Amino acid sequence: MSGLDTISSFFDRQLALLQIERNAEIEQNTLLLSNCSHKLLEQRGFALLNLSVVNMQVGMGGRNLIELGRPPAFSTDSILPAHTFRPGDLARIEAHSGSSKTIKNKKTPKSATTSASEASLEGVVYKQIAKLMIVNVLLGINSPTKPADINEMEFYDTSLNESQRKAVQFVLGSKELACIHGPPGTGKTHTLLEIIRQSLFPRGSGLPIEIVPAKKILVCGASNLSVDNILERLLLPPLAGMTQIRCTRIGHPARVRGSGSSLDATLDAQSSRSEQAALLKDVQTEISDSLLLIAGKAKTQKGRKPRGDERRKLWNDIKELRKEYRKREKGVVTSVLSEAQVVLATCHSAGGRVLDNVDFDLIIIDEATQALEASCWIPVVKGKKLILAGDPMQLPPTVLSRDARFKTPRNPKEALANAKKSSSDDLPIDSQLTSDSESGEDSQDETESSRPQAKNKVIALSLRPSRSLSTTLFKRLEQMHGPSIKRMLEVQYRMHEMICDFPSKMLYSSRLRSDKSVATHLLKDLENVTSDESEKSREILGAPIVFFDTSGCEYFEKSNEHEDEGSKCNENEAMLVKSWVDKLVGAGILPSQIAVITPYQAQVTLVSSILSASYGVELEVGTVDGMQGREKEAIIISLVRSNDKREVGFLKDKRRLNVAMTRARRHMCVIGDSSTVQHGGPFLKKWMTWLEDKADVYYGGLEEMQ
Ligand SMILES: Nc1ncnc2c1ncn2[C@@H]1O[C@H](COP(=O)(O)OP(=O)(O)OP(=O)(O)O)[C@@H](O)[C@H]1O
Repeated sequence: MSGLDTISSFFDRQLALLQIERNAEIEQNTLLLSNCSHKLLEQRGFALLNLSVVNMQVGMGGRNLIELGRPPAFSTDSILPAHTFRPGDLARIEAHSGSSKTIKNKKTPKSATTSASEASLEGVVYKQIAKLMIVNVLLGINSPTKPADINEMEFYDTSLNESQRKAVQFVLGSKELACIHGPPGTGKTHTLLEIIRQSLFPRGSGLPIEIVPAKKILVCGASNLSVDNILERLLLPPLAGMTQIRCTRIGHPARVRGSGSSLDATLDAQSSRSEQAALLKDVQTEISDSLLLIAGKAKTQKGRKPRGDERRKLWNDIKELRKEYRKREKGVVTSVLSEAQVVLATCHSAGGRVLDNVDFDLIIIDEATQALEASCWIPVVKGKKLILAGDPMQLPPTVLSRDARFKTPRNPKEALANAKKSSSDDLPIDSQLTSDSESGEDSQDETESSRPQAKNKVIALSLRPSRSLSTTLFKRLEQMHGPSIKRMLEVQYRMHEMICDFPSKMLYSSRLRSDKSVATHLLKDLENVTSDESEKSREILGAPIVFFDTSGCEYFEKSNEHEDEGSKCNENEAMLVKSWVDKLVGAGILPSQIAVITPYQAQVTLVSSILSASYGVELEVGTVDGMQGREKEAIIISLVRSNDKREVGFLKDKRRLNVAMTRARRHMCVIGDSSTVQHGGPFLKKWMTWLEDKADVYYGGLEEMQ
């Protein structure tokens, strides 16, 4: 055979084989469509039953665009079951006992461009509008769909621990909603990064058909800090098997923190580098030139300042140019955003005009337990699936309003009385900045019902108005749908195991474990600490927990009434703080490795004034609330409250205490009056007992410290 004959017979054989394959596929589908019941077709993902027309309009190229949905009249569940319909698939819509069903031709779901025939319509799947599904789940109209089981997954980040891997698999298999509960130092961001990678490029053999790669992800956070933390890590060189993810950061460049590459990823920077940016600049120059002419700072062709009609014409030109500018600017933004695989913004700035009409396959909200529910809804309505990450056992968003907790009035008279009461309440400032409750013991009753709901019940059964703005979406969803919607990360990479012990037992059902890289680390293991220290220094550097109990010392708190109404300070405790800081620094710890935290702003001011002369700004002093999300090698906690009335105020909030006691990596020193503090409820009482038992306990008398 000649060379040409060989090539020709190769292609003939390929064509023949393709034809055989096509016939086999047609045969298989015909058999499936003719032999199977509609129900079975739906179970196999080839049909969707009980649909009806939700909307009809003319789409691109004059084609009919029919939107199909599943109305409550036809089904208790408006969420479509798992199916294989994808945009671009051929599909047929058939009338079927009063409603329509969509069959794969093979294929079809919600919106299809169609060509009509009498008994049925055939067309092409245009897109799946799935946002409604999340909204229904968030409002309790539907329960979340049972997540697909994923067992075989290849992770890009091979360092993930077991609970992080399970969380990634759970999130990927979830259809509308999943929550990641990340206690302190458990690698939430680590986990979210893998979720982003796997959502864009799912990796693993035999992943379920429900796992459709996301094309566009919106990552939001309650603060710029959390968003930039994720951005910085997404911009690092990709892990093996991954390509660099294309990211765009929305928001004012002045608020973007981090390296040059973070700034380069802002929408502003990317827009200015785009090809169309030059055209935009031309229009901008024309506007500036015309404005100079009008202002008489440049000469017209006639060599004088424009007047009358000339001036009016210039203004009209500027108006037109501005219009043109806005149009081109929109074009630039649209083109930059169309390139992005991950868009990052705070929840609030996700509501900006630039993201109008941009749809996302996945919305991720980090620090969701620190965001108001209302601000979470801004990104939520832009996506088909929602991932919330946070820790409901830490502080919720700060709510300033005095009537932060709303009790449903039983009648108009009671409503009026409530309103009057809230306006006459004279709460101290610290307790006005309430994070939901004084006690923190009643976090279970934040919504008016916390019962997990039965499947597919209507809105009236599962959605309850929140009593307080500090009830977060994360918490409300957990209460409404039960713990099955979340996975907890169980290994922490921050604290010595002794420091982790109490919060783990009390707040995380003993499930929070310490990674071996941190479980036994102490101050003495720090590189900057030399080994030839005195015996006293060795004692300090070898202790993970120290407790100065000032009980009986009569170191009473003071109200700093002039500066900050109602805020408390404790001068003797402040002196004890200074003394312990001196000892730590004397033993070789750097001031930048230490932080002092306290619940009261007045104590922050006092301690800062005492320490700043010796240690400057390197040694941080702050409120507990301000330290959330941060860590230091050594933390000193000044509890402040010491009084005869045994009042502990908002120290009671166990979420605030949790934040305080989980900031230290190697050393936590607590200074407080156990005889007052232990009366602040069961949590504080148990903490005091635990400290007595586990810490190196010192009598808090100042003379002992010399
Ligand atoms: N699987 C892991 N293996 C090793 N180290 C890890 C792992 N996961 C997280 N870490 C480490 O734990 C620390 C906290 O991780 P990350 O910043 O992702 O946590 P986070 O939960 O977002 O933090 P925070 O508790 O402050 O909210 C980091 O130093 C990170 O390198």
